[in-house]
Amino acid sequence: MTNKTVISATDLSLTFQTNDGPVHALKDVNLNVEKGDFVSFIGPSGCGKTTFLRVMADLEHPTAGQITVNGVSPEDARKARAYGYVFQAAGLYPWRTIGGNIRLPLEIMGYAKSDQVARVKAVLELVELSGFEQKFPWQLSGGMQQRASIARALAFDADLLLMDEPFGALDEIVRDHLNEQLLHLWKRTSKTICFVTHSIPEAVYLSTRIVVMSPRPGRITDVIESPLPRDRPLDIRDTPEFLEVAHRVREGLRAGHGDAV
Ligand SMILES: Nc1ncnc2c1ncn2[C@@H]1O[C@H](COP(=O)(O)OP(=O)(O)OP(=O)(O)O)[C@@H](O)[C@H]1O
Repeated sequence: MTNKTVISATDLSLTFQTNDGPVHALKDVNLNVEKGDFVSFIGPSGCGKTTFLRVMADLEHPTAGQITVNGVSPEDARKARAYGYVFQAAGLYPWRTIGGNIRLPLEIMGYAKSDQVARVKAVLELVELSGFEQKFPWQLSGGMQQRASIARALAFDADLLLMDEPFGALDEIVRDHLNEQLLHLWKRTSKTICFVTHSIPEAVYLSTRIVVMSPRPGRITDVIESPLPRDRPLDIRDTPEFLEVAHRVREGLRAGHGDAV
């Protein structure tokens, strides 16, 4: 672990006790995420991706092993507002405007009114939603709502973004566009991003590292360092280098799961 390590998990395990017996959602997971990394977690349903993200966010508690976030416990990191969390569904309050939704965590955290106004404006610019502040969520497309939820997670300057399949429900064209925008945002802000996805192309396009997981019990089976440059136009996906990484991810998924994904 270095002073640039944002997430450090050592022999991390989490077993849920259910009526049907124990479920080993995570087993002996070891991983370091460094500052500025874009790490994707990919694996079949039930392999513990969401659980791992929720442990980082202090929404679940490990049953064995250790994890630190910015060098402290997930609880202390949560209290220090070290991360923004983007869920699969945008989860905007329908009775609040887009600006009102983004402002909500700032209001709760007690930011000064003028600071709230400035921050909402800045993050709306970042996700290219300037001019939509006064609209209500239902007046925006699904992709725009998801961008608004990313803006909400960015509003309070957390250096770490935890994103759980944020674009899973969107069509491919919109998803491509949001992937491109997210990469721009990541480069501009130098944030550390942990990103859950089911999509091999999405993982390879976005990530500096791809963590392949397998279920029963949830384990890390491969960590792939991407050789791709950080500047990535969408058509990089047609290059042999890209296809090579995608192939390796697919092989990793097959090896961990025993059949094709
Ligand atoms: N609160 C809970 N109580 C009991 N079991 C749970 C709970 N949360 C998750 N699990 C189980 O833990 C395992 C890992 O779940 P998790 O949601 O982390 O998987 P995932 O890889 O994110 O799946 P998906 O890709 O379908 O979202 C699954 O078998 C799931 O049923």
